[in-house]
Amino acid sequence: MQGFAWKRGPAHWKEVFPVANGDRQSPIDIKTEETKYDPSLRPLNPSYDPASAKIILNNGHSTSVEFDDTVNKSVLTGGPLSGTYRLRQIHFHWGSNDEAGSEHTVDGMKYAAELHVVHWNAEKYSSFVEAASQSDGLAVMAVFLKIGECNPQLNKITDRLDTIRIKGKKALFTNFDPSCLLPKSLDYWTYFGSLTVPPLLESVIWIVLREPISVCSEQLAKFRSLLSTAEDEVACCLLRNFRPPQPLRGREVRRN
Ligand SMILES: C[C@H](CNC(=O)c1ccc(S(N)(=O)=O)cc1)Cn1ccc2ccccc21
Ligand SMILES: [Zn+2]
Repeated sequence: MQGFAWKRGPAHWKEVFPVANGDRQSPIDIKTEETKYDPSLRPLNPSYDPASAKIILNNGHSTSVEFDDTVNKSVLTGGPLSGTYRLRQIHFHWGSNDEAGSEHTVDGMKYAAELHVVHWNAEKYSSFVEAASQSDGLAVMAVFLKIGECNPQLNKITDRLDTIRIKGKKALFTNFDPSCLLPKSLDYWTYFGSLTVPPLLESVIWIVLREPISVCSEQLAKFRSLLSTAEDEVACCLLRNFRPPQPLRGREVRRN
């Protein structure tokens, strides 16, 4: 898997994944003045069952909580979506300091980190991997993490990171409803984009929440203490894992 370390960073991904230069790549800078109000956009309707949560994992380029996506127990409907999208995993992106870390930016402003809540179109496709190669296959809800007060809900995740420091490590993690990490307002921007890490597939309907949640420096430091290396490798901290904004290529960003 292509990593973020300097020799295989985002600038080199196009050598292995030519779609990196495609016309619906993510993330993007959201120029708020150019977003278009769309009255047909409906309210977002996340409906998650805490029992769906299964494990917390360090996959070497982020930490994720994986959910049971064999049934329609935890789903996202509404917003720009037609049909039911099933929750697959959540994960985070962060930087080496508090001044940068988000993937999407707003009028050029970077947040300290970004949460991605990943769903796939279980109405039309039979698996995540199949959906990941379809233009309407995935729906990812992005939540900005703004430096400020420590976030007690986030502690449910950061308090477990010391048990999965090494790449490939996983631990049981259940009874967790990711709605606890969503802001009060579910107002959003939406646009057609891609995965932000290889294979950069152009299969994502992005739903970026306008209101950030808070995170404090101590919590971010715990993410940075994760290792991007496995047991038998020289330890290397996962200091940053955000892809910079990509060209809009004429795409429209709508808002509800
Ligand atoms: C995509 C899948 C692994 N990647 C992801 O699941 C994923 C999910 C969300 C994001 S983000 N940051 O955009 O929210 C990024 C990656 C495996 N997989 C499926 C097909 C496939 C083909 C080649 C290699 C791996 C492949
Ligand atoms: Zn992501």
